[in-house]
Amino acid sequence: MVKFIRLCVSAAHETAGEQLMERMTVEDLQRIFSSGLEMQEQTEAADPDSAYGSSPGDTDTEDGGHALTSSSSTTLVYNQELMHKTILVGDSGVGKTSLLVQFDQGKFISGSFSATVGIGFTNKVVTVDNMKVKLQIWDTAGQERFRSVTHAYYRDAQALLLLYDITRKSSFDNIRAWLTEIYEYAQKDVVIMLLGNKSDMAAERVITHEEGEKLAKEYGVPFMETSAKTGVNVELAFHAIARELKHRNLEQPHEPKFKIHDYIESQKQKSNCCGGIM
Ligand SMILES: Nc1nc2c(ncn2[C@@H]2O[C@H](COP(=O)(O)OP(=O)(O)OP(=O)(O)O)[C@@H](O)[C@H]2O)c(=O)[nH]1
Repeated sequence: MVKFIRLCVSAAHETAGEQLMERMTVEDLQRIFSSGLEMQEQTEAADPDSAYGSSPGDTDTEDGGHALTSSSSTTLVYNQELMHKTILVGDSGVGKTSLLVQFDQGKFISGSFSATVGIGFTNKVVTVDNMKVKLQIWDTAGQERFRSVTHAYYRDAQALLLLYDITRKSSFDNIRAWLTEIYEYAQKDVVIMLLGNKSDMAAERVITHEEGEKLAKEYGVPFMETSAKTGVNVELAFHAIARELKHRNLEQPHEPKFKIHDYIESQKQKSNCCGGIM
């Protein structure tokens, strides 16, 4: 079932798609996207679908329900029916769609670059401590002309993955502007994670790991380098987000706070030696 509209156009060639995009106004796109959202609401109870053709087993087809865990003083409840909206943002071409396809389908589609027009989503279930955490992951268009469309989606986002391309300085320099927009349009407590993508392209690297880390530290957000091509750290990024969101929804005043930075560091060390995300 198609639940939203996602259009791709070739950025390299004069295709029918490109001509279509040229004729479309932001208002046209907003109309299309809001009808997509209505469809999403109507189909919430049905099996979700993926914009990127994920396999049925990957999406949230499992039974929901309420999981119980106990602490010494309280019973903590995590509602596995909750859907956590997560958005991928960053300059055009940094690899947002590729990252989502890698996480969703475990593959990398190489070839000519097709810029995303507008926005689309994929539902994924991540298992955290034997509980199902549902992520609705939105892939946005990085091009400036669609910015006003994507801003509208920040408001009810619970997590934002902000990407730059380690081989393109401008995409790194623009991170501050992206963060300014995020702070303006998103909720105050949104989970933000900075990702330096295309880590496989070592020979073309212009932004060091340390530079990425320093910027992330300045803003107090977790950071890692990823490769949508090889899959390095892709699962970890989404798992860390899922774990943080689950903990936030369990949080009790006397519970120790989940520390996403520490979790990422411990998992990086584990995957270096033994593989697998816990
Ligand atoms: N080598 C390498 N190439 C990548 C990686 N991620 C993306 N690419 C390539 O970079 C180009 C842009 O990737 P996309 O995923 O379409 O970028 P995007 O951020 O979604 O772009 P917009 O839709 O315009 O916002 C494509 O040619 C991808 O194949 C990566 O991790 N490694």
